[in-house]
Amino acid sequence: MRLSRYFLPILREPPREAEIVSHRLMLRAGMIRQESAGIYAWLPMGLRVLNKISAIVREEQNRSGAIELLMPTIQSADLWRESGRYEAYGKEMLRIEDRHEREMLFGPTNEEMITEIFRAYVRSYRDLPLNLYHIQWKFRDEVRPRFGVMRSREFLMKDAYSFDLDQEGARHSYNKMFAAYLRTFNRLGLTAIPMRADTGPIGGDLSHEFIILASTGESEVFCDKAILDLPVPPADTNFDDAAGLQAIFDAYTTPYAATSEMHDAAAFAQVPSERQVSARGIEVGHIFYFGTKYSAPMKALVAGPDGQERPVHMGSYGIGPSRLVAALIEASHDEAGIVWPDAIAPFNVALLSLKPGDSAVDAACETLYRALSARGVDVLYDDREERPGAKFATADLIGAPWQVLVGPKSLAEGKVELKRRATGERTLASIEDAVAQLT
Ligand SMILES: Nc1ncnc2c1ncn2[C@@H]1O[C@H](COS(=O)(=O)NC(=O)[C@@H](N)CS)[C@@H](O)[C@H]1O
Repeated sequence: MRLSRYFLPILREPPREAEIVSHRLMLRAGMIRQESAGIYAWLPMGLRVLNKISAIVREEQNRSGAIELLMPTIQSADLWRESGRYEAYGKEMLRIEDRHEREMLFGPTNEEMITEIFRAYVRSYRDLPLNLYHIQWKFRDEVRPRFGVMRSREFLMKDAYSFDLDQEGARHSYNKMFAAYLRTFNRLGLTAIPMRADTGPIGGDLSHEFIILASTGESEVFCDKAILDLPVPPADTNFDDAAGLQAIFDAYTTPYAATSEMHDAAAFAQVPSERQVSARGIEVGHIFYFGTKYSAPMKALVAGPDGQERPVHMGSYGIGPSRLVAALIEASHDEAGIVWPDAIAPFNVALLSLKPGDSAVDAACETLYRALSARGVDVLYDDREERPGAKFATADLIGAPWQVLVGPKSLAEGKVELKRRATGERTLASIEDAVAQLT
């Protein structure tokens, strides 16, 4: 992408309204724009990151055997009356009336709707286990949306829902998602700690939040440092191996880890003091087992091997891709701006022409731009008529993992300069070597 033809509304001044660094940087780097309280437009560069995060979430859901579909954002109130949550959900629910005066709502979550879809088609235990998921916009009328997209009113969520014949099967489904979440956050360059959690309006009696440690996190967390050294389930994890997945769950839930709601100070005191971690964290995922809470009232029944009909055992599993954009910045930035992990960087390379109009520099930039793009590298080519200093500042702000600086002096020696954003390390290389190194 040539920056002179892109749409990247960088802000010169840090925005006053932003209280945390990710909100400040996302506004300054032209990633989002607030349209109303807690409701944002995702500008081109922010959307690139959001889509890359969603792609990794999708890959790991699919690897675990979950099947993607897409449910609507607008739901019927009658559906929520069946589960009894329509009144109970409270003021966070955005209630709408259509032109025929039908009561509708903007979905804050989809347990009722997925249960309705399931019961319409599935009657036999032979069709189980089943995990259906989507990545869809939600609306929760938060009384005090804040911190930009970290706690917004409209936000993107991956929500998966599992269906099993009994609690034992549901436990296996829960553990599949548990392992998939560990893999997902690891691939995003994050260390997410699973913590016993409260079940809240979703319900049920088994729930874990996945928290990443960040000083501006809203959650207060306490954990045994040992949890941070545990291995992440490998790409060839056998998701049909219930015992293997239970072992992963046990390994990650034996060391002490809890949010303040579930904190047991006496138990925490048993952790050797040098391993006690108390910090602030950001909840980036939350998984629940809630048995027949929705399938019983909504009559989502299957016939078991004995021919007896029974309500299915369910769980739901959420990840917040839009919150993750902000969480990643909280976890990875410096005083110059964002430092994107390679896996989800909006552009892998920022190519900076330090003297536009100089024929040798222009030619070298064109060669690099075409060669890298041809190899599938996402390049943002800063071809603007701007001083080098302004280009350095923009590249550092938007956080591409690599910068390639093309200037007349080094070019005269057949070299361009590579800078690794995260470390600041600089090396000189020929154009060919630079292309090889960045591919
Ligand atoms: N207001 C919000 N802004 C941004 N992300 C949010 C917001 N509320 C929740 N999330 C994200 O969505 C994830 C799941 O939300 S949740 O309420 O915990 N779980 C559910 O809604 C269940 N239906 C799981 S499918 C959270 O872990 C968080 O990452």
